[in-house]
Amino acid sequence: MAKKNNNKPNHTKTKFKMPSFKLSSQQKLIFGSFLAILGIMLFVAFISFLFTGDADQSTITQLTNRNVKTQNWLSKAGVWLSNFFIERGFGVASFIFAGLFFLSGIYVLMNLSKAKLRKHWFWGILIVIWLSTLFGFFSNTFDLLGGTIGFEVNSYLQDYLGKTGTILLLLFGLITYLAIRFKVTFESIAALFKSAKSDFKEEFSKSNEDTIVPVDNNLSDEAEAFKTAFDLSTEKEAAKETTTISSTPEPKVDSTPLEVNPPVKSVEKSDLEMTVEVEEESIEMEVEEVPEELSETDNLSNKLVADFGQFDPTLELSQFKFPPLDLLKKYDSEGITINQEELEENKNRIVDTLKNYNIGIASIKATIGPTVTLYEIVPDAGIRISKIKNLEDDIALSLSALGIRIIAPIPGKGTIGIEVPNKNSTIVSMRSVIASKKFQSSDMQLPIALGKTISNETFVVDLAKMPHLLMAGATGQGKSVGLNAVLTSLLYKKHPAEVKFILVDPKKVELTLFNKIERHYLAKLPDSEDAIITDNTKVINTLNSLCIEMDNRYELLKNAMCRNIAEYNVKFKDRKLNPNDGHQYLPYIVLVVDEFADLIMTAGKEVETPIARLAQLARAIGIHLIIATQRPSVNVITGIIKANFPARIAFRVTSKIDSRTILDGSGADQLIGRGDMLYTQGNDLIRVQCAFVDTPEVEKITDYIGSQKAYPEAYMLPEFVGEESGTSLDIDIADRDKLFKEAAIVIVTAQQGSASLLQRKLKLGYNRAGRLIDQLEAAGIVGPFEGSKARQVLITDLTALDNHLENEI
Ligand SMILES: Nc1ncnc2c1ncn2[C@@H]1O[C@H](COP(=O)(O)OP(=O)(O)OP(=O)(O)O)[C@@H](O)[C@H]1O
Repeated sequence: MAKKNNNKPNHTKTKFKMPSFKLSSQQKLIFGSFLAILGIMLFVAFISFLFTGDADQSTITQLTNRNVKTQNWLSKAGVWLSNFFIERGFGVASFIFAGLFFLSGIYVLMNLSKAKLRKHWFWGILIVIWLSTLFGFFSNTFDLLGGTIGFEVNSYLQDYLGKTGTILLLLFGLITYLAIRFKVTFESIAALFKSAKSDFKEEFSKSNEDTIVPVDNNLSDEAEAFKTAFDLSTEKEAAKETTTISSTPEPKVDSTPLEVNPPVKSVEKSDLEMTVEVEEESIEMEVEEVPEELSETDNLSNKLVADFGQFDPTLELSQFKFPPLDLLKKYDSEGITINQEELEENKNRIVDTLKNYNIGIASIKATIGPTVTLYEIVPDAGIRISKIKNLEDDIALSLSALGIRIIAPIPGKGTIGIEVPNKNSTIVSMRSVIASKKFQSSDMQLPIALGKTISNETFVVDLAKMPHLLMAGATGQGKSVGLNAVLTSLLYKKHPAEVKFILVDPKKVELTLFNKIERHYLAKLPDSEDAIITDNTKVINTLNSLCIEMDNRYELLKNAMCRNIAEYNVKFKDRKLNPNDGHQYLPYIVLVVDEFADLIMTAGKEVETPIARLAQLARAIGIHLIIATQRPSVNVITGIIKANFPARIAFRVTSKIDSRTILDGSGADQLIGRGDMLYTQGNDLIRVQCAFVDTPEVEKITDYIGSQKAYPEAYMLPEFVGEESGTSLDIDIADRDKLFKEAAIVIVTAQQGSASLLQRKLKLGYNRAGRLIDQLEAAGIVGPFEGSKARQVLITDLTALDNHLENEI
């Protein structure tokens, strides 16, 4: 064995240089059928030549003459081919070429192993040479039997070896061929004789069969047939007979890499050339069948992708049509109209007010937005910024306008901004932002077209990057419209397979329209009837269920060695994750709570804890929260919630305190309402006019989606057993899962209390595996839940488990 290993690398090196031609399917069909037909033509021509060869003899020199008639069934081509192969070539042994060409065609057509085909050609050509030499021995002149080559080789050999020498050389060639090709050994020949003798004496006993040595799984079919005839020996007898023929290698032992039961015999330093030859063969196979350096899973997934293409999560609803733009309304007041007078007036007032306080202005520039115009001023040198900032109210008074905001300085610009509302604000329609290039061509994971900025640019953000959004604003300032804009954006961009919504609507009326798309886009608890949650107790269950979903997803990501949902889904699409191990395409889940204050007031900590947990951990696994509230007071938006919601939207609020709660600064109290909002993702405040989407528009969109083919049911969240229905520790022994014992054995044997282990070993879904873990916890077999770590196993071995379970009853 050691010898074999030593030899291998050298041969592999030389073999790697083999050129490999990759043909397309069409090319294979063409090339393969050409070879097969060429084989048939050769065969027909040769057969015909045997009968018509003499008659066509005279035509050979005149084949280019069209008028010359030939007898061969393939006419002149047949005459020429037969003359070339049989007469001038190898004689009747040339029939083997016909076979080889035909075989090559079949191999190419059926895409069989090229290594095997090379082997057939190698041995085929050797046989042709050997046969033609053998036949040439018996022919005196250029005879059909051996052809010119057979005759010439013979006369050459006979000049040096004489007739006897030539015959012996041919015999040696035959022995060598049999030994290498059919793994014939001296022992097997001896055994053949012995068995023949035994046969003769009718003493053949069953014991002989038992001792047949299985030589090799790697033999070719012909070799297999040959082997059965020879392999009737007993191991004992074979061992006794030590070989004296130096040319016979021991192929059983050292030539076959895939050997299952190597015989006990020691390896002899037999004919080196032969060892090399045989090893070359086996290495060829390896080179063919182990493509480059891909791992086993890559290999399999590449094959799956090649066979079936990438996994397409949208396949089940492949006919799904995204809502068309026409469903959204166009507004007359759209498009900014510059009122030059208003601009001039405002500019003068700003300049005058500042002059009253001795603040000179070097330059002023206006940027007109849909609802607000930004005047950027560069004050004279030496003016303190804080001085201008303090004049906010005075400027507002002089402009007699609501919603003036001073940004001093504008980050990154070196100017001071004064935002003044336009007298006639324009509506930013949902249609205009959805139709914008920025939204349409965005490659964000969860793109949301929120509206337009002060410089009239479409403002698109990625919810996946936020990763959670807090929305606040006094009543009637545009929160519900904002939420609808968020949901509409996602409906226009994401397939039902890619995103699911959990809608919590304590106001009971705001989100009801989305009921129509329940089986497309909504997720709900298994036992609940309505997908849109209006009952506060159900919210608690849903949030806890979402936490279970989060844990399950983390487990999946961990097993798949992915850092986030995007990587995981790419891997799943590439078929690198096996659905039998519980893997599945994971849609994003967006939880929308329309009135968070109401929830906190009624459920308090029970809601806050899971929300905070989700907000802290859920970003990587594709669960995103959007929470809206009318009352951005500190007891609603607590520190822990604020800390985990870096992205915030503030519509107009009534007090500076509220503004500070939501934005950590003032500003929201100076907005003008009706969708005027400030957006922050941790640092800068961006003033945006929220896109307006009316209820009839949302209705049209949900109708359009709802009328299409849907999934059989809404996306099911994991079951959560709430407090009121008993904790998991109260599980009755009689209610245990049928697989409880098996699960206990798996967990105790592996000493690892994880649901995913049960999923894998017992081939279960998440829910059932999760329930089993709960039951195991109730039975005292595993410890309590420990976050992302596996639970502790409290039973050390199977005997202890048996005792434990017996004592229970
Ligand atoms: N982006 C917008 N563009 C133009 N008008 C808007 C916009 N957003 C809201 N409005 C106007 O403000 C009204 C109230 O908006 P909305 O219902 O969203 O308020 P809300 O903050 O959800 O109030 P509540 O908290 O009472 O539900 C809308 O009917 C609409 O007329």
